[in-house]
Amino acid sequence: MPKTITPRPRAAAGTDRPLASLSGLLREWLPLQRWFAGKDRPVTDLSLLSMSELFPGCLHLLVHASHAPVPTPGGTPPPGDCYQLLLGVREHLAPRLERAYVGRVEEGAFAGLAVYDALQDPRSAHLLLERLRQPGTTGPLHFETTPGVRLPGGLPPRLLDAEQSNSSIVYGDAYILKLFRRIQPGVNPDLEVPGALAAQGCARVPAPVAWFSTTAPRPATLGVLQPFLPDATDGWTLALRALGTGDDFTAEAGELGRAMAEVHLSLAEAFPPAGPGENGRTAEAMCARLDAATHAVPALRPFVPGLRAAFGALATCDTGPPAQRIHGDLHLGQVLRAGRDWFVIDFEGEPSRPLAERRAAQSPVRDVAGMLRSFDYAARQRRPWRPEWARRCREAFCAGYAARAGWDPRKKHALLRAHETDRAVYEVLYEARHRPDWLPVPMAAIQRLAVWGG
Ligand SMILES: Nc1ncnc2c1ncn2[C@@H]1O[C@H](COP(=O)(O)OP(=O)(O)O)[C@@H](O)[C@H]1O
Ligand SMILES: O=P(O)(O)O[C@H]1O[C@H](CO)[C@@H](O[C@H]2O[C@H](CO)[C@@H](O)[C@H](O)[C@H]2O)[C@H](O)[C@H]1O
Repeated sequence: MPKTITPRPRAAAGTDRPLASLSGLLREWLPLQRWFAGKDRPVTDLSLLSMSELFPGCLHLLVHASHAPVPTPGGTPPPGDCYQLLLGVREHLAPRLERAYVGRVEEGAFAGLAVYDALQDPRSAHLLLERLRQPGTTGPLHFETTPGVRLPGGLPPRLLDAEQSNSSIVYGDAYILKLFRRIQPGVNPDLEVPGALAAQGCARVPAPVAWFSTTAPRPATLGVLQPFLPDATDGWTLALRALGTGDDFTAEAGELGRAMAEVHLSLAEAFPPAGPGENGRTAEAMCARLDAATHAVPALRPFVPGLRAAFGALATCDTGPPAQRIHGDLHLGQVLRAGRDWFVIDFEGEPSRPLAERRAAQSPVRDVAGMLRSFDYAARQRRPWRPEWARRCREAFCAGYAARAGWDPRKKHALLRAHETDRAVYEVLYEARHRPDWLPVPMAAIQRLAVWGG
């Protein structure tokens, strides 16, 4: 059983306000973080799963945020999530760390100390790299480097302030460390997959050079260091730039299709496919996800019959490329262009899915669908929106993909449509939870996909 940090709060002397405990402070701070996954449900409890002193004044914590169970069709969602935190604790906080401030603890082991997000402190970020440079163990934490890699010291850290599901620190434009925030037991695919692809000689994916993991309460990957591509721009930025200037993006989209097919071929070599995809079971899973999403976002309700028809058509088609390991959450923000080359990052899969599901073999069409949805997202960022732009990018991407993969996604109409539909349903849920202003983007696709032939 996890140990709860908060002793029952007592009132501060002379006031009705309870004394601030560490868990009380974190309960307020956690839901405000971009990477917090449970924004749509209040946190009912916060318990400590593990805590170790990474270096003096810096604590490594795994905490479990519980939510009240919400019954949904197809099961009750997990009652909470585990998060990784790096907290600085000190008596006085320097003004430069004001933005990182979590609060001052008034009771328990840390009473009287100011607590802050240590990742925003360059000194802690520096010490973290130092720790990664020396393989070994600190309490339940294990630090490892790829054999033969010698990491330089003294690289200046810079915390990325991108809208992310995790937190990343760039060191001297040479390396990037991704700290996973929401932790699930097991090896994280963002370590497993790039490592396996590197072993295949696939140069499209930056290979891990160091990583760290925990054994408590259960084994899990916590962070991965990989080479940083300093002159790279992500596909989303490039696409919006092209849309803004009226530039054509089909050459880039075609090259991206070729690059993605190469990555899929390497993935199939690294993780040999288990057998033909089972479209019937995939369709069932899609229907179950639609039911859960409709429960959470009732605006989907009028479109359910049309969306189900798209999944039904998948259940009856018997052809398709074999299921294999895929990227799992492919979109324009997950591809980087450096010079004329496309690179692919972030193999974690869709963050809200269980790890076992994300590591399972799936149809490569799912990744193709993810990227096609992304062209649609980009085209809808400007008014008037540019369906023609998205259509040309789709064509070019699929043609590039077909040229390398040996099969053409455009000829798998029912498969592609079902995966695009499933992806749009995921996006509706994602936007409702994280960016309600963006909800009309996937909802427009839902409206189109719910009409057969649309
Ligand atoms: N190897 C890399 N080289 C350059 N930039 C990178 C690299 N890896 C990630 N980035 C940048 O960091 C951002 C976040 O990385 P990502 O792995 O997608 O994190 P998250 O899972 O938190 O979304 C990317 O959008 C990209 O701009
Ligand atoms: O944080 P991740 O990159 O792992 O992915 C999550 O966040 C993405 C948004 O940042 C989200 O992508 C959706 O929005 C994109 C534009 O911001 C668009 O290009 C994608 O097509 C669209 O799915 C992604 O779904 C989510 O998993």
